[in-house]
Amino acid sequence: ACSRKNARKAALHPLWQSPLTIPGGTRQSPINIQWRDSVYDPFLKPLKISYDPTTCLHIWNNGYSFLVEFDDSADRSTIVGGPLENQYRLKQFHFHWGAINDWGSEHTVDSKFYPAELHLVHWNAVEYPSFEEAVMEGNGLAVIGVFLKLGARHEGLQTLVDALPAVRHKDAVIEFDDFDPSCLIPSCPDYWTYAGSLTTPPLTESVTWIIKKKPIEVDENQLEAFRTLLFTSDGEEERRMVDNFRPLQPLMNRTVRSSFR
Ligand SMILES: Cc1ccnc(S(N)(=O)=O)n1
Ligand SMILES: [Zn+2]
Repeated sequence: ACSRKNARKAALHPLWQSPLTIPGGTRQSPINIQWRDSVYDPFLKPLKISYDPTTCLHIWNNGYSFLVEFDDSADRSTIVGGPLENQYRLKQFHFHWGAINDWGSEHTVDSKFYPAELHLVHWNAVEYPSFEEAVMEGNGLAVIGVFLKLGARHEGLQTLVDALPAVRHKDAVIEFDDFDPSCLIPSCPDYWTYAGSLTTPPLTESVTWIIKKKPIEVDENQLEAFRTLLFTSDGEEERRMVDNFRPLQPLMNRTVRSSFR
């Protein structure tokens, strides 16, 4: 009984105060992508990304990450094609990163961690009336994952980095407009795709993941800027926002498909 109690306690990850694995979960994220086990699917289409920079609304610190949110009241910033059967609307994007450059991404490739990972979250507005409803459906969401690696300074990311001091604390928000997040997506069309879940609460199994094979390059100063953010609200004892990634989840009965040979 004692060991089972400890095991249960251990399963509550400090960051999310919720079970690390969802009881009964069969399609949880993130996962390790074993390149040689992925299966080329010639029927996968190219992903078509059409973002309108004027739909960008604000940046805010939600206590897990910083997110840039978009006006998703119409089909103005959308993706279609790839593994998707419908058009999906961009709702927000955010990042996950480590305290140091050796880790930080949520997905890994052949067990390699990247220092950070970008998630662009979209919802199926063809079949569902709202993001909140889509979150509960198996084909409700589509998230594009982009790995960040240490290298040259990323000019597009810098406009975001320059705004971070204004959202240092949890619940801080600032207006942010005229930003086109396609500048953060590699031009190489290659991606992996698999059926998974959200990696932060509510952890629902509603995500078609589209993980870009090529990373984008960012420099040390830009990664360090992420690490100056706080999990804590103004006035609370400061806790640096780092290591906001979920541990790897079991692949179970899933195949990762690739859009490339
Ligand atoms: C919108 C949202 C909520 C929770 N988790 C995620 S994530 N990290 O799976 O993209 N996105
Ligand atoms: Zn995420």
